[in-house]
Amino acid sequence: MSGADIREFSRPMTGPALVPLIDAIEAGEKPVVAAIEGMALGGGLELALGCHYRIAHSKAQLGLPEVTLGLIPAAGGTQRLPRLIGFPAALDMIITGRRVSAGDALKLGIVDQVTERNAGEVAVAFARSVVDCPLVSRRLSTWPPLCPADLDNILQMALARAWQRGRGALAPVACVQAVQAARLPYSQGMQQEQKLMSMLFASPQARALQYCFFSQRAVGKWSMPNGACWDNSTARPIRKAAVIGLGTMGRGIAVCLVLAGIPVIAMETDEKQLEAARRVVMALLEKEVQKLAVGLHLGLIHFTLEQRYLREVDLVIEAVFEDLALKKQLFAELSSVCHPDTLLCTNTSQLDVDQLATATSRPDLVVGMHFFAPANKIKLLEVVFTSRSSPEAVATAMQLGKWLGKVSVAVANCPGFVGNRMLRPYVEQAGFLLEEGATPEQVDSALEHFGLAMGVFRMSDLSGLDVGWRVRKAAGLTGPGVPQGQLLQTQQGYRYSPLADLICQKGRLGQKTGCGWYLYEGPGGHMARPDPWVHAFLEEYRRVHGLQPRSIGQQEVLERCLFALINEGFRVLEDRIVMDPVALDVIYVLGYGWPAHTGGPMYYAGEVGLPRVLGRLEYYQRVHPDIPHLRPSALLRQLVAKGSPPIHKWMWHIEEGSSRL
Ligand SMILES: CC/C=C/CC(=O)SCCNC(=O)CCNC(=O)[C@H](O)C(C)(C)COP(=O)(O)OP(=O)(O)OC[C@H]1O[C@@H](n2cnc3c(N)ncnc32)[C@H](O)[C@@H]1OP(=O)(O)O
Repeated sequence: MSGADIREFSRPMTGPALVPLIDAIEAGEKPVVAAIEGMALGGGLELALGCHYRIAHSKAQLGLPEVTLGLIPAAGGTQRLPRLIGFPAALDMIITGRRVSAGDALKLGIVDQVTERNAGEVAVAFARSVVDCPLVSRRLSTWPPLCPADLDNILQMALARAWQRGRGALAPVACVQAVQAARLPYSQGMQQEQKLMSMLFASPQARALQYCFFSQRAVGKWSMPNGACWDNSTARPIRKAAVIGLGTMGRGIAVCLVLAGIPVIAMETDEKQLEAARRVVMALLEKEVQKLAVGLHLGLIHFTLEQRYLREVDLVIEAVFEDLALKKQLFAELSSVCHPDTLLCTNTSQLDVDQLATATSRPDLVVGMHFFAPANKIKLLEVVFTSRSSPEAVATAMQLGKWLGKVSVAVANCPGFVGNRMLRPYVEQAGFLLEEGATPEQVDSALEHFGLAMGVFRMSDLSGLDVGWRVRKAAGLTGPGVPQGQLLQTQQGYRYSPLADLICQKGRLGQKTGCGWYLYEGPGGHMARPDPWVHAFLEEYRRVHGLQPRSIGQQEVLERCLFALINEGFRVLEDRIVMDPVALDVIYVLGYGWPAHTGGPMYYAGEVGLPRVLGRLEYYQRVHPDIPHLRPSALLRQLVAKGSPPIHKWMWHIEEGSSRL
């Protein structure tokens, strides 16, 4: 039982209320044994906690994931679980919403027995054996709370953790408050649980998180403009895969494949690089084996410099340096080395997948598989199809993503695909804000206060400033021979901030060099500190260019950065790069640290109100007519003109034939 039907939360509930039902079971004189197979989640686990005994199959999983839906476990979960397993363990499960295996549940004391056999049959036998035992000691609600001496301290630390994890989310904090009430008599604790649940149940955050839950499943039902879709296309089995290029991304991808049980050929062209990759990959895998306590066949991965091994694989993922000429040459080589049916995938984050496909003899079998760093941790995968990708190739990449535990989103090929395309105007605005008087830490703090996992400058330092620099050079925006504009810099007729280029020219490439927009403990350091050098550099830049710095408030930072990103999202929809706005929200929540409790950028735009987003973009465009990304998109204007329909109706308003494909 995986808990409540989440769809019911937005309509009147039917059926008996769960709390009195669980209380009645617990208070009954007949022993009730919960037999748990598969999942016992949310209300499912709460029901089991109301039973007198719990027997779980060894493959069962148990958890209280309500926090991920913006709620708390409010059918007694916050009161019974701390009584059963103690406050620290209950807080951990309830605040994170994580699932535990049957084995761990036994260790924690949640279940009484774990079996390899049919849990129902074992539970019946167990019930017969306890039929004469008194039930008094089996009713969790009557247990006195297990209050350790340092409970106040434990609760304080849990609250701090909830704030930190939540980044403005209400539910994790409410979870701690509800568990805290388990030190009271049960009936009082339940009152507090119900009060907190009522506050959350109708909250916009809960609605947004439930939207995220369904969006992450909806993107699995992908479709392409040619009518191919998830239920009319068949994925091929992947019996063996290859990863070519074992830098940071390639190593992470190889780890993902091995963890999913897929044999991997891991290839490099340089012996030194191959050995370095072998060490890192094996260390990562051994760590995972220990963490997951699973038997993993480390022999699944074969490191090599030789292309001949590529003949055996069903799919190749290329992860070499982001250089179009290099990748084209590699794709041409793969075409002749690999079996004619082998799928050729690229992990490029923004290069033209169509051009790579054209370099091969099988453009229909070429797709992008854009993983996000660290590839073995981030759950998002952009599957990029070109106008020539076959439905089978897309289905296979989508299916492989699922197999690797990712949420895969099918997107059409365009510069930057979805995520990085929407990121560009956001990063660009941040640069302009620095020119106008802000500091990196002011911009970042506004964005982090909003709930983003990391502000734009901290994120750029982490990714490496040279990544964007290379892209701008390739686009002809900077580099030798590119004329520098007057006063406010302009390139290709529009305002352009060269600040990031100037920082790179100083050798400040972010965390890896120990300095970028911030200062770090040393190369590879993680602790960002404001850097007086950057402040002086910005002041000098403004002085040279005659820019009068002004005080820039949090609201302007958010509106300029976030609304510019959202505006590009509307353009992505106009171009039909994706078939549904939920895809953009999934990409941003899972891949870019956008706060899930706001639903994602497009859902957030709907909540703020499309007329407001439009109005503020129009205002900023009047102030900055030389910034095209602030010009409101046609779709946004059209939606506002139509009375701002709900997000699931947006695509109805896109004119037929506007697809770029
Ligand atoms: C008033 C009492 C209140 C009690 C509080 C609660 O119980 S809140 C609900 C707590 N439970 C959860 O949050 C569980 C959510 N579900 C999952 O974690 C997973 O779906 C699963 C159960 C682990 C199964 O995962 P799997 O990968 O096998 O399948 P999908 O996730 O793809 O799901 C299949 C389809 O089922 C739909 N679905 C799943 N859970 C729910 C749910 N609780 N309510 C409604 N619908 C649910 C899901 O949307 C998929 O539907 P499709 O139409 O096929 O996309």
